[in-house]
Amino acid sequence: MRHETAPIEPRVSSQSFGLATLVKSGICAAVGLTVLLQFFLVEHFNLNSAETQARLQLLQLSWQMRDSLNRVIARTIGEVRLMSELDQVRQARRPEDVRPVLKSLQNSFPDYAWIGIAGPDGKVFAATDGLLEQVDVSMRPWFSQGMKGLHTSDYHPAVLLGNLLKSSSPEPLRFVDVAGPIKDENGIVRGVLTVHLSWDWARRRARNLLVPALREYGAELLVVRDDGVVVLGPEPMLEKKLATESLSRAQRGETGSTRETWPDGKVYLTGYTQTGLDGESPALRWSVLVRQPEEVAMAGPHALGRWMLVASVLLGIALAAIGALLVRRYLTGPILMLSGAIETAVQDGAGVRGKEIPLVDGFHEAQVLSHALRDLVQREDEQRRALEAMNEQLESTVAERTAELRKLLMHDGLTGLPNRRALMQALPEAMRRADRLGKPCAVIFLDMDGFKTVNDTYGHEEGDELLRQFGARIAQAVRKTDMVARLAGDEFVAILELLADRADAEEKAHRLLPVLREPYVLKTATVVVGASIGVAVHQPGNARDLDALLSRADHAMYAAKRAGKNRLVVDSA
Ligand SMILES: Nc1nc2c(ncn2[C@@H]2O[C@H](COP(=O)(O)OP(=O)(O)OP(=O)(O)O)[C@@H](O)[C@H]2O)c(=O)[nH]1
Repeated sequence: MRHETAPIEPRVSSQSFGLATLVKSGICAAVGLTVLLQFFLVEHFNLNSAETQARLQLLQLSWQMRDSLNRVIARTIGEVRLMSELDQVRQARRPEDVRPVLKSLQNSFPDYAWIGIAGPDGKVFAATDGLLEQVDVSMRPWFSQGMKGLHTSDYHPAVLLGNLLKSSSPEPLRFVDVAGPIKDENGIVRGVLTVHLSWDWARRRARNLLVPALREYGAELLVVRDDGVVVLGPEPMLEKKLATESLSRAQRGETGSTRETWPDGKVYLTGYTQTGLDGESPALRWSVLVRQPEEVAMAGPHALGRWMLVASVLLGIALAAIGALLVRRYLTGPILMLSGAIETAVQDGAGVRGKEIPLVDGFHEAQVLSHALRDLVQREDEQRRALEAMNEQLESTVAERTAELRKLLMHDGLTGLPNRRALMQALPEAMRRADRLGKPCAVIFLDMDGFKTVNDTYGHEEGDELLRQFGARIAQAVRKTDMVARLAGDEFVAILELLADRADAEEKAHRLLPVLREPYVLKTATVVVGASIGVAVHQPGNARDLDALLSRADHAMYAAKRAGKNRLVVDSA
């Protein structure tokens, strides 16, 4: 039996999330959160540490520059003090007595641009290379202050020496002067010894400190005079006033580093410190600032952060893709294969057989699911087969019962012979066969003679037995293919077929008379009865009138009765 199966209706919304999508989203979300967290942590610590590192480096540079400045000034002060106490200087009567000493000092430090001795009258007595000798310097601060004691003149342009000295660098001549009094043995001031220190040494030192790598990364070194004027630094700022927070701090004697916006509007990391704090007297107070644009100083860490972000995003995408592949391979793939196999089998309409459920090799749970599903479907398959077998059994039982019922309906219950209904079905077929084969058929109408007497004498049971034996004798006396039916009571009809002619019908009917006349052995008695027989013949080609044929046989039988019973009358039609 074939089960028609309705097509599977979609049971889930097309908008519902697939497992793979869910897992992909989960991985992306997890990776995204990790990336963000990592990004913020790295940015925070990386930038903080990088900034600290950069500021420390700038501060160290400012210290190095400060120490250099301090060292040179201290050395110059020391040498002025030493020279002014030399007998050769104190007791010199002629310039040439002292020039070699001055020259020797200049040779020890080439940045001593000019060394001179001025007399108490304010005129240069002796000087290196004889420059400015006899020139009145009484108005120069180094002279007036030097007469009083050790003095340092801060950064200033060359006034008298500008045209006399040749600078080895393209930068303008700038000096720092150190001067001290020359006293005789009585302590009376006999003149002033001065050293004009070329600013080139500071410029050179700054260049040496700012190695090319640092300059490339925008680091700049500034030395600012106590009045806020930049005496060393980038060209545009040179000899201009500066005002920054770092400068204010340095001028207050603080040292450290800061991040601040400079007058050019840019943000710089700045290391700051001040010279002249180490007790040397008279000290020059210079603020040393080393700055670096914040965007340059932090470019590396920012780039690292960006690369980490890009790398993390790429890693996230790769992880999500790998996750999706694994999910498809080991999770959704097997599940889709299972559901696809079931839907295909169901849509085929033949039901799902256990063998049609594939055993998937995905993750453990999917394998367990496929095994369980196969077992389930196999059991369902077996149950359906059992149900189909039961159905077939039931149908055959019903068919048997129906056949039996039809046989209730078509047979006489007492004799087992076909009944009137069966006769009325069989007779038209016999008439058609007669027409088709060209052989006449006949209806033999038999009515028992004297049956009532048997009934009345021996009872109905014996009457029934007589009816059974009477019917059986008629059936045995005709061909097996000829039909014998009981109409009602003691009336029987036989249909004789394939007759040669009317005479053949009469002859065959006639043979019944002696057969039926034989004694019948009942339970309690043996009786003899006869039969009145009426014969009607259907000739091939005649009208097939069923009722008329039966009626003619019936009339013939009655005619036989009237004629004295136990005889045969053939209808003449
Ligand atoms: N035992 C028995 N009797 C039946 C049955 N059907 C009808 N009869 C009886 O059969 C009898 C038929 O009556 P008739 O044919 O007139 O009686 P008969 O003695 O044969 O009369 P004739 O045909 O003139 O010879 C009646 O007494 C019915 O009661 C049956 O199935 N069993």
